[in-house]
Amino acid sequence: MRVLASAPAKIILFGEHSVVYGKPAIAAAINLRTYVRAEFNDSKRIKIEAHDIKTPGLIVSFSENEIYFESDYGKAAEVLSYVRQAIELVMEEADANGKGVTVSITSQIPVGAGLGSSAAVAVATIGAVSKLLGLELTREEIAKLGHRVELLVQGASSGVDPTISAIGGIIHYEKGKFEHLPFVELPIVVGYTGSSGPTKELVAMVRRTYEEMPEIVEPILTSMGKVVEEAIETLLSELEEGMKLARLGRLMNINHGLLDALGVSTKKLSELVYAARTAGALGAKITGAGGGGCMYALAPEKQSEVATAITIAGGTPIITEISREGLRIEEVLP
Ligand SMILES: Nc1ncnc2c1ncn2[C@@H]1O[C@H](COP(=O)(O)OP(=O)(O)OP(=O)(O)O)[C@@H](O)[C@H]1O
Ligand SMILES: C[C@@](O)(CCO)CC(=O)[O-]
Ligand SMILES: [Mg+2]
Repeated sequence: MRVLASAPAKIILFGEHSVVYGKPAIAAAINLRTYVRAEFNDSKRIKIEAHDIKTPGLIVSFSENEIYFESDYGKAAEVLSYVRQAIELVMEEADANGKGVTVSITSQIPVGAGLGSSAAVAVATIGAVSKLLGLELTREEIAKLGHRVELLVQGASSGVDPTISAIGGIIHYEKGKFEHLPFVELPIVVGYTGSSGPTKELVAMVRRTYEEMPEIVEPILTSMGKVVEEAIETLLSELEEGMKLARLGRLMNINHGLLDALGVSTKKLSELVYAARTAGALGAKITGAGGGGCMYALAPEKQSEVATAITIAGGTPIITEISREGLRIEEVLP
């Protein structure tokens, strides 16, 4: 039997980092996907083929007649830890430890770029392997297992990323619970800096700042929570479309300033954010953990101008759409 599953990337429209401290966030699935194929193999081992990921620590040396490969196995194993934990949790749930399973991954999502590649790979893996093992899990249950994977690997996670990747659409997420917000085709442009920021390290860095200066950081997180509440009200309001987007744009700019205050922006991210605003975006902010990775802009009727401005500022624009669909079982073959 062979199962192919896929799960989408996401953008955090509002509320990254503050969501880890129990504040609300708004997240949307987007049309970039990670595909995971799972099948039984004849060994008693788990085999992972990750086709789109660089394996760190590989050293190649050669003489005239021979090539030598050495690897820092610790680093290589670490990069596969989301997939490994996802498989192990499902094998445990299905009481299937000891079975041979091969998992093969291909992905359209840039890695460590704030677009939820870790959650998408975990959710698609859980989806594919659970189906292979005959476990009937709901999307909510898969989201919860994805959250456990992130907690095991990162040490801290709000769970918003695995939830949006499993569920799809646009959600309001808060303290482990979610509700769908009305689906809207938001005119967004994502700008990729080309560098990555590991979520685990950025969340830990914010935690250290919080512990060092709680009286300063607490009000920043509270303000972020208020910005998100206001954005939820705006999305649910009867405001005319243009006014709605203008208000969301202003709230994005405030959210970006607060994220910058927490120390998760970089020079390149800020350059892309200001380039987008100058080219006519109503708002622009970091999306995801920051420290590199991506920003996004809200740019009705200005998507191509903003994309060009991002390119000129040295970034890579990604014009994408919000995706209604979360985890998808693409194919089940006998
Ligand atoms: N295609 C893939 N195959 C295997 N592992 C992957 C893949 N994509 C992502 N990962 C895992 O996810 C890690 C990156 O996750 P990280 O949380 O740091 O960034 P992100 O999820 O892309 O961004 P963010 O969490 O800010 O949205 C990689 O180092 C790797 O361990
Ligand atoms: C930075 C963070 O808030 C969002 C990453 O997309 C981490 C999390 O919520 O787990
Ligand atoms: Mg992640």
